[in-house]
Amino acid sequence: MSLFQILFRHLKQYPKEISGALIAMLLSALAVLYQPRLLESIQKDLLKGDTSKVVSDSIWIIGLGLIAIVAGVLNVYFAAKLAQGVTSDLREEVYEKIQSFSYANIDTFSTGSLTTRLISDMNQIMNLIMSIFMQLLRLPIILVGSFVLAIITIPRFWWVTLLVLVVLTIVGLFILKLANRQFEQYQVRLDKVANLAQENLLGIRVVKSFNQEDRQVNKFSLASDALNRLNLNIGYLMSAVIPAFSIIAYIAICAVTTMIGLQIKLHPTDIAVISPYVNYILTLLFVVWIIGIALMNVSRGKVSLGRIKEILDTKPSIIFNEAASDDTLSGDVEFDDVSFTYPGNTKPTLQHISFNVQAGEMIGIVGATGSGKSTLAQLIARLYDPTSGIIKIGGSDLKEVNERALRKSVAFVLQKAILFSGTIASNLRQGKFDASKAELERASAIAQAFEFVRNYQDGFNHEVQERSANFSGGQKQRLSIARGIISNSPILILDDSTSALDAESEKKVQDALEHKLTDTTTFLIAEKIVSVKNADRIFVLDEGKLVAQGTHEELLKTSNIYQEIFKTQQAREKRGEL
Ligand SMILES: Nc1ncnc2c1ncn2[C@@H]1O[C@H](COP(=O)(O)OP(=O)(O)OP(=O)(O)O)[C@@H](O)[C@H]1O
Repeated sequence: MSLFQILFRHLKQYPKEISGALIAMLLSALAVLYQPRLLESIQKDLLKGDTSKVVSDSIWIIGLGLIAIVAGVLNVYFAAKLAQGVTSDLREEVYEKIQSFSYANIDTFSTGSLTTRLISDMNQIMNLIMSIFMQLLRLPIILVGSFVLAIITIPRFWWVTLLVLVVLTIVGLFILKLANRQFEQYQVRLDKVANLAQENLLGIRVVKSFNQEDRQVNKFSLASDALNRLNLNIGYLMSAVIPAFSIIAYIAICAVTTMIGLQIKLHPTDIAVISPYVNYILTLLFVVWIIGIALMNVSRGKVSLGRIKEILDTKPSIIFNEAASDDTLSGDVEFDDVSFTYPGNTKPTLQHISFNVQAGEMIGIVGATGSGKSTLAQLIARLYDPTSGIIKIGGSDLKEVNERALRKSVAFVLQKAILFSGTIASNLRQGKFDASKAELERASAIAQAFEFVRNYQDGFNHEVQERSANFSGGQKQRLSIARGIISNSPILILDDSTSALDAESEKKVQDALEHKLTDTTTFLIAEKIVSVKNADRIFVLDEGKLVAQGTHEELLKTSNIYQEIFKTQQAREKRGEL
């Protein structure tokens, strides 16, 4: 898809706005161009002593001025409506596309870059559309019109008019080149200020707890001052443009006036053309400059459109088989010689993993940090595809299943508990959109969340603020476990999801999972062995390999690595470190 097609597909949805903007733009351009012609006619009539048309011509000049104003306002109205509509449609299209991305796609772009593209690049595209429909078609008409009319006004000095246009264009291009370089730097420095502000505000608790306010303020001030200096430089450059252009224009005007003065006896009516000529030359001056600014917007908009195109052209790295049935799969999970390497990494994170898990089993997964536990869990939910090997759920190869079937079958509670602004109920219902009150209560009881939810006067309707700032780490974890449980999926994965719970609550959650979700295949990933001691089987991962599996008792006898981890953890527990 070309850059033009990206815009055209959305632009064609707005025929009324496009025609409105174009007609208004044409009207305002013609009105502006025709005014000096009328002025010239009045002056010529006055010189001849003919006053019959002065009043009507004057009324026409004012009328054209009014038409230009109304057409200008209508042009802005239609262009703004068009630009906002198209940008908003495009933003939704891009947002929808991002939703179809796999984890691997998002890793490739980074979330920061996707956010900038959705906001800042979209603004540039909005400016581009505004520029096209307010300026780019109007300006060439005025440019050519004022140039031709200036020549028609005094044909024998055509070469002066041409010279003015050439010099203005050269000076304009030179200044634009300087400005473009500054604008590129401006965008980079603006990104830096925005990133610093975002990083600082998101990590405000860390900043405060480590008493880093002064350091952060200094860092921010440096970036902000640099942006300010560049802004001032751009300001100085821009403030020099109009005086520089004026000098060029006035040199030409003075030259023409002097030459007319010298030959006034030969051409007495030339006195009437001075004022329209001045008018056209000044119009030429402004038009050349505004064309420069519009072109700058176009080149910036083109860069942004390119960045949006990258998103739209990206194929989701995981494609589901939508033709397959969307019935819920059963809870059997099979890994057959599965290996996985993250995109961009050279070293594999998982190597030759094979296992069979029966529906209803509770599997604990332990291993040192970085051994690949979370990665293994993400493969079960098909957040990534394995580099080699086959993963089956309910007997079906994951590459052959329907996405809805998979999402219904696997509930994933992430390591980092994330809630969305809304209410507790709206968050839990992300797991099951039509969950009844009884289902909310059951899931939150299993996750040990019901106790604190019940204490709120508004219960499940209690507000979740932005970034769930009004909940503790443990409360957030309990609610996200409840969100995972509520869907009653045959497979439930808890990725270190009880780490912020006290030992007693953690035990209660595990007991409830064991006794109340007996039909559910549960994968419990944990740092501490005690957290998975009661699992039917425990998988031990070491540097991406499945080095042992069995019950707690079996592993204590058969696996050296397991014994080692267990002993180290017991010693740390005694020292109060765990
Ligand atoms: N998105 C990613 N891109 C590249 N490498 C990654 C990515 N996520 C994880 N890794 C790497 O893969 C390895 C395994 O990570 P993983 O999160 O699966 O380990 P883990 O056993 O769950 O660790 P922890 O117990 O600390 O959560 C690590 O070396 C990590 O750096």
